Amino acid sequence: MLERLIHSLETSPVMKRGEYNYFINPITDGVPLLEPALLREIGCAMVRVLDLKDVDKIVVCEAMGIHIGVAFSMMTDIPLVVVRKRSYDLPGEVAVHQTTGYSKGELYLNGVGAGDRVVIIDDVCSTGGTLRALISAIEQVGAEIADICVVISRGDEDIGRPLKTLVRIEVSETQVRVVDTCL
Ligand SMILES: O=P(O)(O)OC[C@H]1O[C@H](OP(=O)(O)OP(=O)(O)O)[C@H](O)[C@@H]1O
Ligand code: HPA
Repeated sequence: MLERLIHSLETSPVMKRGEYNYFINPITDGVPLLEPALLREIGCAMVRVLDLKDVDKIVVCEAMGIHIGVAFSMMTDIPLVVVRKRSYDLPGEVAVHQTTGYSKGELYLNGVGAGDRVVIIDDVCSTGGTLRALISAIEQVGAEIADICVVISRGDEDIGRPLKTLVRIEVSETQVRVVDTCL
């Protein structure tokens, strides 16, 4: 399992974004091309790894959590909430600050409320800034987080909660190395 993901990572180009070594991969960028079989492989792995007991919503972040969330939602029949990078000014919307290794911005959560039990999924965790922001927003509305899973982890993130990861990688200036897998 995860052979397609591992191959895609080991052949990912790396570019500089400031000082940050940014790998370019179909799952994290949609570039150059996202194969359905790769998306299916990831969806199946997440179904095996995540605790879905009594979960009523999947939470992902715009943009590169969306395709993973859609695949996962269609496989599990659990509804999907997309945390957006622009405000809708709806009643109950929660805004949180997001800082990543190369950017800063605001995230806006709608559609999750007190009593909901959710899982968070995302493409990659690097500094953990995005996951920390998502956790904060979900806690502010009084929902419960059942589990968190990312496809790829790089770095020594601390998000203050257990984090499940399909594949752990190291990124140098020129290449990606897969150092661990969960399955
Ligand atoms: O652990 P972190 O340092 O927070 O990095 C991980 C986040 O960075 C990327 O999102 P980004 O905000 O760049 O937007 P994108 O999904 O639109 O590419 C990625 O999709 C993760 O959500
Ligand atoms: O190196 C990266 N590549 C793609 N997406 C990312 N999100 C955080 N870091 C990265």
